[in-house]
Amino acid sequence: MKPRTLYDKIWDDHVVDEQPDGTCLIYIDRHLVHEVTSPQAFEGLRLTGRKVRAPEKTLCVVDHNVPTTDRSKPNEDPESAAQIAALADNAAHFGLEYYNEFDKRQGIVHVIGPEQGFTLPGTTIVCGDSHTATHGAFGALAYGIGTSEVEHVLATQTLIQKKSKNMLVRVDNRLPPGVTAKDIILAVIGEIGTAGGTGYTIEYAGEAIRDISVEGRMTICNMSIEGGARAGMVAPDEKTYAWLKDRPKAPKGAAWDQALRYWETLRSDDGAHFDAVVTLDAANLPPLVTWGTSPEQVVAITGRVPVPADIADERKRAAAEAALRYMGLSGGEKLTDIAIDRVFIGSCTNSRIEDLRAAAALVQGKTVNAAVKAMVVPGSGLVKEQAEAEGLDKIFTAAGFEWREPGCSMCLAMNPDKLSPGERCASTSNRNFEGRQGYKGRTHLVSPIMAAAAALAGRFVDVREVR
Ligand SMILES: CC(C)[C@H](C(=O)O)[C@@H](O)C(=O)O
Ligand code: SF4
Repeated sequence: MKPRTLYDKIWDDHVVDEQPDGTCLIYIDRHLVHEVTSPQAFEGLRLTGRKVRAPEKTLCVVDHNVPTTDRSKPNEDPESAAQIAALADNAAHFGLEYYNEFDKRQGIVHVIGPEQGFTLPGTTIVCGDSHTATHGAFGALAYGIGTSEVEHVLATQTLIQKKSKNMLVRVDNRLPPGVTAKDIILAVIGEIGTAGGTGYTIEYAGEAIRDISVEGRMTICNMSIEGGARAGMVAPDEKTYAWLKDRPKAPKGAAWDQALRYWETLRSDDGAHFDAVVTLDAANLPPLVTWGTSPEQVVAITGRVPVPADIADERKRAAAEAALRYMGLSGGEKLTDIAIDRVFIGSCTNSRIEDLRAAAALVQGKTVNAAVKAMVVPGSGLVKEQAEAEGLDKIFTAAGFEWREPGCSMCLAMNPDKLSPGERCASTSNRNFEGRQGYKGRTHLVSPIMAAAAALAGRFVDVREVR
């Protein structure tokens, strides 16, 4: 048999039908549902009198709209309250498992899927959410889909797809201290650009990927979509299995052993064909910060904001000029001279326990700069509980951070957590588009330890120099 990539293998195992033009029907093993992209899908089922085909393969949670403050108080935004109520009603009507805003298992959809062991190697996973790529960190094929596709999956447990091309991102050597998985993916996007992955499924491999934690792999896969890719994935290994073992929905006993035998086949064969290969040297990577309004507009913390006149490519120069205007920067300033107003540690990119541990270790015994308002938003109720058991909440609050309830929060301005116009934020999230964190808000994407270090200093600092 021809050598195949990890993606080829999972794809082949899920094709139900293939048309002569390459359009396929693929089987979907897992469907995650949140409040924003599901209302019309459920409405469609109701209007045509259809049921959910496989309720046990569907898991619902609220995350985008929920306030991250005391939830026993009424939700003041009628639109988000209505969406939350609609999901509760739809889950009950269609007989689906649902984690509401009071459930300890509630959290960001891409945090809770793995946490519950709902996300498993070799599965196809979809969600009406672009960052579904996160789940690829377990060697799953995970796609973000649109609302009409959500309806299709609910009704049929299948999805219409064309196979994409294979891209290998090989990250050689190991990360130095102070440099994280977030810096790897920012570097990849800086290199290939936001359209570089268009038409591809990316497999991340190499020594650095093997060496980092499962959480770090999730951070990397999460942002594949910001590099334009359809999905991102990492071959499962001992770390993956140890991470998933005994999770509530992971297979148990003999079923686990059987699953493991299959999972161990999930790696790209020697000689498998990749249509594109990108390599990166982790050992030489510095901490990175985005300076503009696209995740590809990224620079080393030791560097300066680019001067548009120095950019040869006309399109990139125009984009830089517009971005600098929006960001209130003139170009040429040192990154470490940029003062910040807000810090957000959270989102499906960086709100897992490891992220919070790393940030807490850095802020322990120190104080948030008086000019900065900083918050930590755990990715799920279980992450929050774990962090509190370890005393991380106390470390953050003693330093002056706010400690919140789980949800998407200030990753996107769909709930009360927003930047005010002109505010500048060091954020561990994944998107820095205009208005993403609030009207006229200014977002700089960084790793959790870089965000924590910025909170203390009131400006960006090189976390490698923080003692
Ligand atoms: C609301 C949802 C559709 C959206 C997405 O798909 O990505 C959100 O999660 C985001 O990050 O912008
Ligand atoms: S945390 Fe942000 S990126 Fe992730 S699903 Fe929520 S809004 Fe989207």
